[in-house]
Amino acid sequence: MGIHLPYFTSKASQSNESDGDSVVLSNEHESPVKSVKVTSEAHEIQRAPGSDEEDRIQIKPVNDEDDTSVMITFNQSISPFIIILTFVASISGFLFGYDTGYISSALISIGTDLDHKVLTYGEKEIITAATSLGALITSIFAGTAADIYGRKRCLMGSNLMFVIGAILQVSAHTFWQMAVGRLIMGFGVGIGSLISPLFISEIAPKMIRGRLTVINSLWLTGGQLVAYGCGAGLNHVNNGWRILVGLSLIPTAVQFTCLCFLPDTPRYYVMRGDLKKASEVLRRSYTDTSDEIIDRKVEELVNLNHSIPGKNVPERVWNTIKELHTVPSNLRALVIGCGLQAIQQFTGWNSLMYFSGTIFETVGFKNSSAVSIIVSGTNFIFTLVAFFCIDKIGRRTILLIGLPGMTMALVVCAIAFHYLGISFDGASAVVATGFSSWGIVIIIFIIVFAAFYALGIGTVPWQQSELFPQNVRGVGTSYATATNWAGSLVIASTFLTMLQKITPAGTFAFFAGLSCLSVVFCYFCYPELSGLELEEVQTILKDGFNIKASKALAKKRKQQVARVQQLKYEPTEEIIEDI
Ligand SMILES: O[C@H]1[C@H](O)[C@@H](O)[C@H](O)[C@@H](O)[C@H]1O
Repeated sequence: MGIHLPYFTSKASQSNESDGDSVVLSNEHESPVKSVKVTSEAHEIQRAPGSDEEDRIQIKPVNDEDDTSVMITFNQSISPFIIILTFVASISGFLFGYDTGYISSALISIGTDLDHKVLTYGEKEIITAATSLGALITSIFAGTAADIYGRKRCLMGSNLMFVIGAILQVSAHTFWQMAVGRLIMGFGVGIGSLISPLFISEIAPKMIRGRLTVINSLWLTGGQLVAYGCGAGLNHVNNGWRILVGLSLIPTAVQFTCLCFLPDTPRYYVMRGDLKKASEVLRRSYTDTSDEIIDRKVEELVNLNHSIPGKNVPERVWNTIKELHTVPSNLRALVIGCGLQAIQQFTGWNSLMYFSGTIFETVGFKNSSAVSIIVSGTNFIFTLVAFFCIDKIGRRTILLIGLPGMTMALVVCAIAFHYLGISFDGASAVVATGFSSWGIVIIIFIIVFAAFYALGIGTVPWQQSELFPQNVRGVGTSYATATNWAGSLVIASTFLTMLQKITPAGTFAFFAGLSCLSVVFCYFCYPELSGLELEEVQTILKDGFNIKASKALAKKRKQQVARVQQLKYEPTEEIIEDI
């Protein structure tokens, strides 16, 4: 017997997003208020034969913004307004990528431009790590600042820091001015790395929210690729590195200018009590939606806004932090969120991002920047692959493919470095054997490493928001983002020293060891979250990591999605009469 879908006529639209992967059935031509959300229980419901309720789909109660947003987001084509907002916000992703990416080539081409001498490895590390340090500092506060001053203003503040940081660097003739410039630029990067995905998730329709998060990662890796491309192009230009830094001012200026004309997110306006503005933005975002639905949405946002008690902002922040640590499912979410971000950084990818120019030069390549382009291009392409796989194959599965692949590639690199025989002479490395086939092996396996990294651990941790319920999401993701930057900082400030102290072979073997341990962590602690409702994620994490149960549930959800997809072609007149 076919399933009768109340309010369902001709078309089922399906959402399979990272933030819950719920299935939404909607009527293209009816008012959205009549739409229903199909849940797992919908298919498990016990029905009395012959009952009126037979085969009716249960409508799940709404208790989370992502669920409530179903009320107004399905049935909507994406409006140009949402596209513009997403585009403008993700410029921060691009800047994150560009600013962390250009340093690799800049370190090579700076030569003796600072203090009239070649930079030592220690100085290179400080210049590189300054951005990560700046980003770490601001990412800790950015979540709270966004609640107080607004997402838009925070992004504009980050633009200001990008400008100050870039000007200081472009005009730098001393090592310290360069380092301070990088630090201030890092302040901007930290804010952008947290706010941009947050902004996007708050304005995006539910059905494309998960994918839009990966799009931010695509901009990020794209920004790194562009930085490498420009770096290679400017390699032999006198003071080319200054132009490279100066170019970052273009996207910053574009973002700042656009933000002057754009609003903040509806959620922020609700937090500020400006309900008129909130509904205005919603109306512009969902042009097909009736005023009644917009009002209901605003009402829902108001209710959610009161979910954490507290008379003022500091009290509410404190209560949120308490809730994050004392509720077991939140704590597990925190372990996973921070754990994945730590793995992303401590398996060493960014040492390649920041120092690949130096590494490839060490191995004996003349145009090392060009080789770096291939590495960051691989990162970009495989982020695109992740975009298509993340919901279909599942986050856990791609992680458990990616991490062992990375381990294998790192082991091969360690062996190759061992046979290459590098010794260090002051600030530069000397290859005992000259350029040899071991150098080629290293480059090939660094590319393999990049592919496995981007497919899994490079992308999945940024899906962090799905781990946390709405009330602790801001602070939870702030912790996770800060972990990311702390890891980045440690890697940026120790990598070259590690190369010198424990040799490149030892360094890569060390990363391989951590990568291997990460497989164990993910195997035992990271449940499969694809296709799960947000509340289901909380249920899964309630009394353990429940890997088995999550896998079974994810499988079931996939089957249900497939069934609903089939229904797309099965609406009958009988169903239409039901409405
Ligand atoms: O997800 C991103 C991406 O993988 C970048 O390539 C990397 O440089 C960042 O640190 C990371 O957060």
